[in-house]
Amino acid sequence: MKINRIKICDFRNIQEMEISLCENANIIYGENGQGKTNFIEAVWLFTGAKSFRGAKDPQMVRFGQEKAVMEMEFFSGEREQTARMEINGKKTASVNEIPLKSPADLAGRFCAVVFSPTHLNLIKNGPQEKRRFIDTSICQIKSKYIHILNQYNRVLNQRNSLLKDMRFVPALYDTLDIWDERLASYAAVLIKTRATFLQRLKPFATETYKGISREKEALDFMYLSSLDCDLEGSIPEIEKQVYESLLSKREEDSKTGISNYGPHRDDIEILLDGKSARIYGSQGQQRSCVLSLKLAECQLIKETIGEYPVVLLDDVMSELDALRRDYLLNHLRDRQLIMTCCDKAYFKTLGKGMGFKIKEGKVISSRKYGG
Ligand SMILES: Nc1ncnc2c1ncn2[C@@H]1O[C@H](COP(=O)(O)OP(=O)(O)OP(=O)(O)O)[C@@H](O)[C@H]1O
Repeated sequence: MKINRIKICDFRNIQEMEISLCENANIIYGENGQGKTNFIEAVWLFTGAKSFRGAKDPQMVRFGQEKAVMEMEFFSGEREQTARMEINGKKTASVNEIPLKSPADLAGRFCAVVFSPTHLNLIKNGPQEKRRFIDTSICQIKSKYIHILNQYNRVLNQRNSLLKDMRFVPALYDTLDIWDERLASYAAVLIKTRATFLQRLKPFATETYKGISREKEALDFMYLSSLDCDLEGSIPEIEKQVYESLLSKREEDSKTGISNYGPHRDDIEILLDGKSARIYGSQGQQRSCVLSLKLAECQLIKETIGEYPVVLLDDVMSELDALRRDYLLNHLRDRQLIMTCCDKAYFKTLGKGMGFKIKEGKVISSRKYGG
């Protein structure tokens, strides 16, 4: 997967920018607050996922403007494709000039992996970040997943409203069953897909961790469901177990007025030599775990779609020590990389590429380096 050219208009502080990227390393550099992360965020939106900064659509339109428009030319396999996205209240997208039903349908057409300082704290930050990591990764390789996730969240919100209303209208209790059945059917798909994804990710991640840690400790991880279910089971089996588990926890949910169990509360346990990396791991070990997961994500996408995703590194270099920095860059040489940083110090380590200096949302200079 390679981006040729991208044009961005009225996206955050970027009024108008058009960049032709090279197929190796592209370094976007400049002082703080100039629009480097905004650029990465715009590229990321073409994966069909939401902003990796958790921004709502209207927040991404340039202040005082009505809409943001982005256009991208990219190669998927041998085929050149164009994608267009508009944020005008909400997002709309088209590929090769054919409108998509939903911008989420971009998932799987353009693939990227993003790595930002928030990811470095993935292990410390608790289950929500880990769920977001796994969900965005799966969306890249399973285009239907995002729709299941949206359906699950919709049913979950309805169930939560019902649980609240039940406190005032106890007769509503009888309708809970319908929502539990629906919730169980979506939850089973999410749980099974997430658990299977982690199993597929594991060999790549453990191998990478061995490389980074020079075989000092062994990485392992597993999906922790908040509901009682057998992750090895089939989706119908899990659905039945999830429904029964929801039933057994109904009283607690009714008392608290919220759904306390389900994929929205699940976690990923990350272990080093069998012990929790969150509780016992040093900062360096935790970061090595995250690097391993991110590099494994690239490998798994390659295994699934037959080519590497575009790698987006937002300001992570300054957060890593020399050992981990070198490891990361050495393992990203054969794919398109877009990386932001404040200075040009990394040009030397990256071999061949292009540098783009950004100021106030504009490219003020660009140059080739290396090669
Ligand atoms: N909707 C918006 N409209 C206009 N400007 C915006 C909008 N949203 C954010 N900005 C501006 O974008 C700038 C931040 O850009 P960005 O996060 O890309 O910085 P950066 O170059 O990555 O900086 P750093 O190196 O500090 O991370 C800020 O000046 C902010 O005010």
